[in-house]
Amino acid sequence: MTEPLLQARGLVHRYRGTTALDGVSLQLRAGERLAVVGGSGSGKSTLARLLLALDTPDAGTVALDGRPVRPGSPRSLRWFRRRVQTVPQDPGRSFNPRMRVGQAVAEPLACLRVPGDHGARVAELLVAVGLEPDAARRWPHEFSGGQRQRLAIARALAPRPDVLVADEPVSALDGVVRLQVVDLLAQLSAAAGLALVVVSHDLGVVQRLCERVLVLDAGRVVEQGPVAQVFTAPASGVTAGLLDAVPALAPAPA
Ligand SMILES: Nc1ncnc2c1ncn2[C@@H]1O[C@H](COP(=O)(O)OP(=O)(O)OP(=O)(O)O)[C@@H](O)[C@H]1O
Repeated sequence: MTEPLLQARGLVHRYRGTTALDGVSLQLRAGERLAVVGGSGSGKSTLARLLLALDTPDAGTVALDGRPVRPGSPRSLRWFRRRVQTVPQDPGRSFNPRMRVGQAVAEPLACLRVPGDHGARVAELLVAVGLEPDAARRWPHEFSGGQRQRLAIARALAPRPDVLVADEPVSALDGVVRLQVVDLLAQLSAAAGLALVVVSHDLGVVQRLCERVLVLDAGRVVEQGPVAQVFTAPASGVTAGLLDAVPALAPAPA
């Protein structure tokens, strides 16, 4: 077995009176695609924020390649941000309207002081996400929601991360565009050996994109395993309830 790339151990997180996470552990291997599902308020977003080192747990640790992530200045987290990136939920709000697309996509390269030709890297990224290289000269408002999410993915990939953690990355997109962006994430992950942690309430997205799923309920992991297995024979009533809400995915009655 290879060592886990990203590992969480015993994560606890409280917001004043509420315990949002209550001892969550997970392991992610290089190139693996893990979904996090659960009902509203089960702790999915809190877990994503801790995995991204955007919040500090009250107990437990997050480690990348065995190195613990400690809260600290942006500078002290630079090593982590280069390797663990995120894609926002709402592509409409994630770009500065006064910044040209090329500069926006290159932003992490500048912030994280990644050496090299940033212009060339941006052109390469734009092509990789299915846009024209000359998109770099345009403004965010000139793009559709789906195209803006492609731009957000390009920006996240700029520093060549090993992991993307995305909280509902396609929930703001509709129908065909949603599936196109899901397929783009799957293709980029396979091509670059990029690991994904995807929070999604859409079990169709989970089924299409991820190989393993972790189910949260009231801040605890109630089940985890291969998507095909968990979705056809859920071990937890919580998972069965989530599946029942999506008739097309529900396991056949015995
Ligand atoms: N900033 C906050 N202040 C206080 N309580 C919070 C805060 N953020 C989340 N919580 C609470 O923590 C718990 C977990 O919230 P979280 O957003 O992680 O769940 P979630 O599974 O992502 O929910 P949803 O699917 O509705 O987005 C909930 O009870 C929520 O009300």
